[in-house]
Amino acid sequence: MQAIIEVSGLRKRFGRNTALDGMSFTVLGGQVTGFVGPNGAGKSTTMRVILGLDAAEEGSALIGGLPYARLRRPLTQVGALLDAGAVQPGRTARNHLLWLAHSQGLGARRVDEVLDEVGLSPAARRKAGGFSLGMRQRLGIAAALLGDPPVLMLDEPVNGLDPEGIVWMRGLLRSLAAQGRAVLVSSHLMSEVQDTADHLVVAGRGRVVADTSVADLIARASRGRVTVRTPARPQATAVLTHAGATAVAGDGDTLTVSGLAAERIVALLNADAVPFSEVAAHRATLEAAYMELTGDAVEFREATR
Ligand SMILES: Nc1ncnc2c1ncn2[C@@H]1O[C@H](COP(=O)(O)OP(=O)(O)OP(=O)(O)O)[C@@H](O)[C@H]1O
Repeated sequence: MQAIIEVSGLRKRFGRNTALDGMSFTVLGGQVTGFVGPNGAGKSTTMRVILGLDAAEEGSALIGGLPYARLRRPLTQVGALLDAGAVQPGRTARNHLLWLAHSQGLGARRVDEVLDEVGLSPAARRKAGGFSLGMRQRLGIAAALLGDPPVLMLDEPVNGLDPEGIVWMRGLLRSLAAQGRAVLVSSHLMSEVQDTADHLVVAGRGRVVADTSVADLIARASRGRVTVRTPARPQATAVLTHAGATAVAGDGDTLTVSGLAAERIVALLNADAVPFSEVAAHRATLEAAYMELTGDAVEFREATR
């Protein structure tokens, strides 16, 4: 099966609340795709629709070209971690996985392999009810990996993990993508996915507000803004606006200039002998770029409360 998720024009309402409003994106194999957006953006609902747990009113969600309901032995096609709490507390980790494995014609050897892969072998015979959230996350990942699927979907997988667990999770996701799998990872925090994801799908208000590489998102947010530090702000402003730029006074002796490249600004200031100590192309942080993209969606939610 091809490692790909295709989501197209999903719409879904819960009562008067629009959860999905034309959600569309594609998740390709061989990379980690971060699915980010503020709380309520529709990430979990999208994942539930992809897995056939919720029905959309419009649109389609395909895994390897087929809707979930038409997948044969689904565990071998897609692995998912949605709610790490969803285990029978009285069952041991190993029995939980054995039960899942048997339902899909998989053997005990595979269960022991995945327990090892997620570092749970020492706790394999302990009851899952006594597990920490981090251990439950690992058990959830083990379940997702059981059928060795080409597509993986993980909802907030680092939730509850300690720093060591987070590093482990990042490494695991990267290695799964390196094996050619399509890996979709959601988070409401950009900081949780920015070091792991190759590609970003940014959601807000039930739709995609950006579908981009990490590098392009930073470039887009910082486009055309240059910080100029000068003891002669009025003079610099006059020269630069005359050349067609917009200059806004910032902190101290800085100007934020848009509409001209840094090299051109230097040339213009030099030509008119305007003193300056620094001309720096603005480089937005990924967090700032994310806030800029999703700010509307957050405000919208606050306003409707
Ligand atoms: N079962 C439900 N019943 C009613 N409303 C729901 C239900 N599930 C989701 N919603 C609503 O749909 C919208 C999208 O929610 P969803 O959980 O998909 O967002 P999310 O991006 O995953 O957010 P979070 O990061 O908080 O999980 C929200 O407004 C939410 O309140």
